[in-house]
Amino acid sequence: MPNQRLKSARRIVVKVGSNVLTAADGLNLEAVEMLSAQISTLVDHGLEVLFVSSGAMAAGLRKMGMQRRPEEVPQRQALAAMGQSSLMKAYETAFARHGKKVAQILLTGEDLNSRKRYLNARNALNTLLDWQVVPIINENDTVMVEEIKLGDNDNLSAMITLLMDADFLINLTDIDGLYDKDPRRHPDAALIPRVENFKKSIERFAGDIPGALGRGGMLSKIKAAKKITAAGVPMIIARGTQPDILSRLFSGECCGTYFVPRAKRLNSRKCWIAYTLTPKGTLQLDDGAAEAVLHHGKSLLPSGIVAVEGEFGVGAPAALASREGGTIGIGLVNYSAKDIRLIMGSKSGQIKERLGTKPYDEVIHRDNLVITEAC
Ligand SMILES: Nc1ncnc2c1ncn2[C@@H]1O[C@H](COP(=O)(O)OP(=O)(O)O)[C@@H](O)[C@H]1O
Ligand SMILES: N[C@@H](CCC(=O)OP(=O)(O)O)C(=O)O
Repeated sequence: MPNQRLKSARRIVVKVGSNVLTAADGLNLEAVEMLSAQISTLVDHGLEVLFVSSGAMAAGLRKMGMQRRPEEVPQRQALAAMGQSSLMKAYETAFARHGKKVAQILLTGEDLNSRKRYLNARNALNTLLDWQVVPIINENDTVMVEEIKLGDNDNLSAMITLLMDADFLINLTDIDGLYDKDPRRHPDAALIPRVENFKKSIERFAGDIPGALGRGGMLSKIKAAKKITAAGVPMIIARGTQPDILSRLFSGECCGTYFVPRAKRLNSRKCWIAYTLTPKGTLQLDDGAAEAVLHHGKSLLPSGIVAVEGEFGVGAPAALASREGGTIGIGLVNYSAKDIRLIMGSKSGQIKERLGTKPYDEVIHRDNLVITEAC
């Protein structure tokens, strides 16, 4: 039961989307008040809460008197920069009423891809939690260009959950949860209360078009749930505009869609490899190698590799693909793409012959390899 998991949680992530935070005439201060009060109550009960809040662009739009999100990226960035300060000011005031201090954390994909910056962010966040300060996290929209963007705050909240070893992710949006089809287009859509044994087919339920101010839509929430549950952490999608939604979730009174986690929890380094890093290329495996890594927990040896796609250096993340073409995992390589092409198909004993040196037997050691096929 989700409320049992919530009751035993020590640290949680709460994400709130733009739609919840937007009123016709600007930032929805009532929602800001409501969320700040509810999160403060949880902190007073001894829970550590990391808060991922959208709403910067929405707040900026209203400040400029614009009706809809502009298409041009620099304009969006400018709006987010304007709105982020209003958003933080509103939270600071609202949390202060409950005796809580807040901190602003703005992150990019690059920050989480670099192990060093990732660990720096974790240390800072842990310190804030020790001090009982509420970290309010958003994507750093001002520098958001394709190569470094996280995509949306659904994804960011999933990454924060894994980065911080949180026990639960609550995703608050403007709808009761996941429906079996897009309720905006299908009035007969039915709410799905529980998703167990995550299947890719549930992605078909979701429209990928977000609300007027959101970025990811329901599809990005499902993708976040997939990452989280594969790493062994539960997630709930619920309507953030309901009064007392957080305490109602904790008491089991409601509601939303509960994504049941896989039984085994991945350690945080493996989560980082699997769900934070972006693969720089792909290693195509033969059937024997796919079987060995998938079902027997083995390292990947050069003999089982039949093709290499992409160019990457030593230590880079590479996806593993089976003969059927599907991605089955991801790992950090001990050899560059160029060297793997020279040694693929050969026995470990032949590596020195081919490269003149043999620092490792394995192309990817099992400690640096995560199977994602089941997700
Ligand atoms: N299958 C579905 N179930 C629920 N909502 C859906 C579905 N498909 C599309 N949606 C839409 O997704 C919206 C929520 O996504 P989004 O606008 O990105 O919210 P947020 O701003 O909270 O992140 C809902 O308002 C809903 O209209
Ligand atoms: N960083 C953006 C939010 C982007 C985003 O993911 O929005 P949403 O889909 O509403 O959670 C902002 O603060 O406006």
